[in-house]
Amino acid sequence: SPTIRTPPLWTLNNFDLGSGLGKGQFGRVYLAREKTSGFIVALKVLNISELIKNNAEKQLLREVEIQNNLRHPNILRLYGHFYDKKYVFLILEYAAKGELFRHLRKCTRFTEKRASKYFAQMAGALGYIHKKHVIHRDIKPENLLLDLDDQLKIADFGWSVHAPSQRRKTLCGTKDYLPPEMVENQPHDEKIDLWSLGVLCYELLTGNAPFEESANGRDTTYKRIAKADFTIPDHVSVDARDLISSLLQRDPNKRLPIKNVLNHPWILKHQKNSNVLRVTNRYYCL
Ligand SMILES: COCCOc1ccc2cc1OCC(=O)N(C)CCCNCc1c[nH]c3ncnc(c13)N2
Repeated sequence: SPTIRTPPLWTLNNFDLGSGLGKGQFGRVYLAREKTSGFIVALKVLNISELIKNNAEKQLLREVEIQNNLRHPNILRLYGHFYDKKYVFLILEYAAKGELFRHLRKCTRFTEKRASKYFAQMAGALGYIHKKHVIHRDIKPENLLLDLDDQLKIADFGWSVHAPSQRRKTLCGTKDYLPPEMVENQPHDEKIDLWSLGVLCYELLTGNAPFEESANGRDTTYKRIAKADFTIPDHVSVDARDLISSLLQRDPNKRLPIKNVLNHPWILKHQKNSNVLRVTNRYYCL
């Protein structure tokens, strides 16, 4: 009979807890070491009463089910999970350079070469999950992490669903990345991730989101999103401008399909000389 590998039943006693890595909507993330192997992981600790209060337990179960089946170099691995009376624990791959967001804020904006590298890794991961009919629905810099080799890792699949979906996403956190069809609560499919990819590209190159929640409040942001009303600063190259505009299309069917994103001139021109052995991943701000 085949030896069925039964996964170990993890408990908190299997881990030495390290420093906190940040606080999310339902819990904190800690650095942790598995005692017998010495393997370093990130442990996300979610408060069960918080999850229930926010009616988020189903969403978490979907997240675990989805992320359990994803294997991609730019998707943060979920190795396992366990729970006790009060908490659910997610055993995750550790991304040593933390949130992409912090590096972006430190540099104000990335060079086109650096931005296109992260963007291409993001597009590769999206192409992979779309083939599995999974849509992410929550792409934003704070959910994107960097590992020691400066590889991008998508962290939070909290909002991912199987396409197509009508589920109303309770508007928590930034609205900047919402596409028109979600602002107008229309049915949506994986093309919403293409819009968010356009917003991400804009933000990596300029340091701001194209429909930034301006001082005069949320509804102007929605109006500007609904009209796809944005301007691209002059310092952005023609190729990057073309790519952003082909993703920030009101009509989801007009957005550049993910396979064309990956062979867009802006991606290819920066990739060709990156095949040379990359000696260091150290980056300096502009
Ligand atoms: C339902 O939950 C699904 C899984 O969501 C996450 C898994 C792992 C995460 C973050 C996740 O969600 C977002 C979140 O909690 N924050 C924005 C606060 C903490 C930021 N992490 C910082 C961090 C630094 N090095 C890391 N290596 C691995 N994972 C990390 C981090 N964070």
